[in-house]
Amino acid sequence: MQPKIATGQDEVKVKAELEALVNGGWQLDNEEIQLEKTYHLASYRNVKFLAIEIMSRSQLKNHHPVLTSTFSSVTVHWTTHSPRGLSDKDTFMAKYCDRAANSIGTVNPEESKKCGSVQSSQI
Ligand SMILES: C[C@H](O)[C@H](O)[C@H]1CNC2=NC(N)=NC(=O)C2=N1
Repeated sequence: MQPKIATGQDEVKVKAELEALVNGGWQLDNEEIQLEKTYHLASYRNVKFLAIEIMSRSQLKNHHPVLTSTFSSVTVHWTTHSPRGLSDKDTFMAKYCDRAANSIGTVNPEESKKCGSVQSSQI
């Protein structure tokens, strides 16, 4: 693992945090400059809760994710644009995403509902 750490960061600290995040299911992209994770959720209601939770915290932190949602999943990407690279803001927000997802509750991908098999009570 050779992640690109943003200039001015505590490299040892950020690299250690990245290693822990990767062990916890986060992935680095090919350039090793971006963190990515997909959470699978039991309902669209929980997709919405998790997205709102992440967006609210990122607004407070002024550090914004690329966030994609489906009927049963939320995918989050973190990187820092200036100075370019991974920073402690990315690791902070990635850890926050894990805490939020844990408190809402995630499911295995095969347990998540597919769009089309929805019951009205789950909308
Ligand atoms: C000026 C402002 O602080 C910056 O543009 C912020 C806003 N949100 C951001 N979000 C993310 N993910 N990376 C950044 O580098 C970043 N920069």
